[in-house]
Amino acid sequence: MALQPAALAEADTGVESSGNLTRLWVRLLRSPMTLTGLVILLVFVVLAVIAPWISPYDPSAVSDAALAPPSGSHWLGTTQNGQDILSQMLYGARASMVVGLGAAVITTVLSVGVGITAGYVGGIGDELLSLLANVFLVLPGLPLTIILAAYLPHSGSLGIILVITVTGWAWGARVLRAQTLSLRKRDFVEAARATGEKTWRIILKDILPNQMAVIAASFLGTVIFAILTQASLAFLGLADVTQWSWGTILYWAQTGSALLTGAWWWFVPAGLAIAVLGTSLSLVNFGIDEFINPRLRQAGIGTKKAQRGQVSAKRPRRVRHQGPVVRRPAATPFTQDSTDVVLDVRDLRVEYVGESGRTPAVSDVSFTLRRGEVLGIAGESGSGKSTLAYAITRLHKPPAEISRGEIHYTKPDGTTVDVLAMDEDELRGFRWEELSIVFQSAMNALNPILRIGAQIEDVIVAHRPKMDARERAARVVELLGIVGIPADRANSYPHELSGGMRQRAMIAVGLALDPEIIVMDEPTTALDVVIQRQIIEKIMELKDRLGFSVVFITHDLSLLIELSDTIAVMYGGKVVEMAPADDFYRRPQHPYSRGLLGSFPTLGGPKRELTGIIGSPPDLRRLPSGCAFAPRCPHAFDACATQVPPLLQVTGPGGGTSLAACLLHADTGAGTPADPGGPHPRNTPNELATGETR
Ligand SMILES: Nc1ncnc2c1ncn2[C@@H]1O[C@H](COP(=O)(O)OP(=O)(O)OP(=O)(O)O)[C@@H](O)[C@H]1O
Repeated sequence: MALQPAALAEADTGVESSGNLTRLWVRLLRSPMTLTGLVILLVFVVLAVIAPWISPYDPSAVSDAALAPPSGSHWLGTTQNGQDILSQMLYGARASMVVGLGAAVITTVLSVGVGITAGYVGGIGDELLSLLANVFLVLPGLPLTIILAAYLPHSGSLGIILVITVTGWAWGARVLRAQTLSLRKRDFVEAARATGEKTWRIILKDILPNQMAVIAASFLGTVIFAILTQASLAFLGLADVTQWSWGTILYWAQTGSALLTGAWWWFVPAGLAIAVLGTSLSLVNFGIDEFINPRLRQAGIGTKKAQRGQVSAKRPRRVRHQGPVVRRPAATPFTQDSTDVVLDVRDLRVEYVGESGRTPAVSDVSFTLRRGEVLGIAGESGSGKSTLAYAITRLHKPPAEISRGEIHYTKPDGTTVDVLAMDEDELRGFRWEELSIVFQSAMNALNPILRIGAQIEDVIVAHRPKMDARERAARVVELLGIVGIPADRANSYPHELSGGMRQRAMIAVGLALDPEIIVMDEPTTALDVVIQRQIIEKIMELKDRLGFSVVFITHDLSLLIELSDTIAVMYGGKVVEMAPADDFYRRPQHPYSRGLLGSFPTLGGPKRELTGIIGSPPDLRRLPSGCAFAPRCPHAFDACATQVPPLLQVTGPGGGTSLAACLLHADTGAGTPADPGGPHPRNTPNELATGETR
């Protein structure tokens, strides 16, 4: 693949390189709150580490200076045995920090492991792990802590860490499981799965980073909770009171009646140290929220700088882009007599299996997609379009089940593979390398905390692990150029892009591996018409240039007619008409197609009244016998209520060839104009076949 050194050199693809990480750290440290918190924390850690070297006295050594207030020789005063409180505080910091950090690390690892595994894996694994967490959750924490501590009084810090872990992990696991459950269903995770990323990568790159704020809060909360628990247990005499910690200082102060004798210096330093440490952890936590959430980070919410910076005179750095490198030769334009089939779907049936039975969402669907062809799928909501799209990509999930049919994919070298027989590994290769998907809503399908460049690169990493970082970066730049996004936008987060740009980014993800087929499920929904047109023009330009085939789903019939080479109309899970787009528009052969066309404004020409279709789409669980459209059809006759019409070839008098599933054509024989004097009391096939769209 040809690289573009200039573009590569100038564009940062958004992958979190070491330079970027350094920048993130610098940004984190620039927040005054975080900086204050980190400095305080660092001071405590350093004091704890160097305590043996800087303590002026042995913390347990007694002296004659009993209950001496702070002075030059004892900066924090002495206990009633003349022990130096500063030395006890320094040694105590060690025990408190070990307990706090130790308990937080173990508890967080356990919570993250159990919570994320249960939430992501689901099924029996989730049930067992959730049951375990629930058992620990219903145990009353305080009594359990006291009982466990009472049995482990001499185990020192390790005992306390154990107690805190046992009583604390379940809450975090519960929260993280709930978060994972909701993230698992998010479009960007589905999209990552669809691109063939491995489970562990999805967990590490999509699930875990999106929960970092919760994990960090839980970690820091556990540190302070552990220190407080240790202090409380020690204060109650349930810890090893011979080991110096801030808690044992409080215990001895309380036993020595420090409060009653007015020896404030005995208990205030320990209490203050706990409070200050807690505050520093909260400050760090605020900073981490901003650090993790790119929206907060860039908004700098609440900072004066952000308010001042609402208007910036600075112009963004322009990145020169030398134009895309296209690897495919320019495609041969698609023609209706092409026989180069890339996807062949035969008698496909997809059912949703529920307690009340099987719902056939797609029935007996057959079609061929030819190289370079755009197949548009039309139909009202619930007609089975998305179910069909997901089934051909094998991305359908239970309760959807392919119960019948065949799907064959033919590679450019002529080899044909059975898509339904593919195992998981083969599917991973098939999806995105051969067939990719552009999902409906780009905002949901993009990971909010990853830069656009990194998300495109993820797909490449998943499929081309051996490609080196430079080549990958060049490919990202190339793809952005192909879809018309400036290369420096690789560094942007999804929320920083307009809706149109996000959708283009999704198209870039879809194109990342040069697939032969792209399935687009309503790729421009939620975009305004101007942007919609730009995106569609881009897709068509790319299709002509790169030569892929498209399965295009949209509710917008005028758009579909404009873009598609062939249109398949679905009703009640079946294809009821399939025709070249022009024939479909000029000579629709099925009453439902006519109804659909009558519900949309024309693409040009004189104004006409929109008629619509009476009634609602059928309930797929209770499809009427015979033709599913009969109850709404203005041309229905008796046989329509009992006979299921086959999809037959129809040639209209005005020319063109369509397939239509309508008894108005069936009784006349395929390809033959209908007999006007036929058995239809209300209308004639000729009226249908000859009627140009009004
Ligand atoms: N998980 C499910 N369980 C049961 N039935 C389902 C499920 N998902 C979809 N269906 C049913 O399958 C049928 C086809 O749905 P599908 O989403 O494929 O239609 P569609 O034409 O794509 O609709 P839309 O245009 O609104 O997306 C609908 O009747 C729907 O109720």
